[in-house]
Amino acid sequence: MIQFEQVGKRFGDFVAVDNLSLRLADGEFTVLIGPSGSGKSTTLKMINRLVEHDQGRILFAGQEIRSFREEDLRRRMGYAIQSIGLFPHWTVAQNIATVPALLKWPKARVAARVEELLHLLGLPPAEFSRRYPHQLSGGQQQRVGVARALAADPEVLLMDEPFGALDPVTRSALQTEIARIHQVSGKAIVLVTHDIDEALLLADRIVMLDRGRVVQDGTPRQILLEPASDFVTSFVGRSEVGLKLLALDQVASRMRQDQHIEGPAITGTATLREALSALIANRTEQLPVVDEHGHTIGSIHVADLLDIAA
Ligand SMILES: Nc1ncnc2c1ncn2[C@@H]1O[C@H](COP(=O)(O)OP(=O)(O)OP(=O)(O)O)[C@@H](O)[C@H]1O
Repeated sequence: MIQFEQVGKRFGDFVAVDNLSLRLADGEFTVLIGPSGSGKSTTLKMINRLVEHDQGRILFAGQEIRSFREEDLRRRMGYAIQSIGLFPHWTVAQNIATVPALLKWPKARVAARVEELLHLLGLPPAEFSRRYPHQLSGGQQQRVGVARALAADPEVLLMDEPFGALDPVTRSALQTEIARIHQVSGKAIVLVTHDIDEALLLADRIVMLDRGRVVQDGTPRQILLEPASDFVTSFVGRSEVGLKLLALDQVASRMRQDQHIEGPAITGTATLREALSALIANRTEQLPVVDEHGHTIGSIHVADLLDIAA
């Protein structure tokens, strides 16, 4: 879907991106991660030509991105950024409708799409569609930014720290939403963050950058279990690898289906890390596991968590 072939970008004498080769597959959730100044945003912006690369080739759907008209390219790629960039004198509905309106969709189709997206992002239309950006909280503004990026059903969603500067609760709710949107839409998403937990939670694939170069490109499990260098190990947080591995899997994947026990329960969709926490908090070695209706579906034991690195 998107392919970088030995791509480079300089700002004056400074090399921001150096000889980058990457292939991002259809439907894949890719997270670009690395310290400040490592070239993440520059890499992302080269995809929709907000920044022009000056070496190598970038292909989208098999064609060099320079062969597209910029506006055609950008309409096929949703773009959401931390600073949001909503139009202040437009209502929420008008903001979300920006690209559909440019594409001259019929009014009824635009209205239906805006309503659908407001529902999808947990903003009831009756309450929110006529508000202006200054009448929204930061988290609500970010949701509108994501809805706007999704509006014209783009083939790719590019997101630059879309959940930055949010409180942990709102951030976690938006992360869950974007994971769900990815699951139901099957769209390719490229997200920039410097938060390793966000990367591990969302990514099919993590591309870690340092000083404009890829230092590792792999699944969350590979990044945790087979770090390519000390840089990767320390970025991941050396002492927390076990807990981060536990956070990658759900309780249902490890539970004992045949055993039904009594006690405070945990849901099958909780992570194994949450299960460990619940086991400790309840001072027990095993917990019943329930489905979303509260029906017992099995049990999870401390021992089930120990072979997670296998
Ligand atoms: N327009 C520009 N002119 C000059 N230098 C730039 C420009 N844009 C980016 N840079 C430099 O290129 C390097 C990479 O920047 P980039 O924004 O891609 O980093 P980043 O990994 O996204 O960082 P952060 O996490 O801080 O946003 C930085 O050192 C930055 O100062």
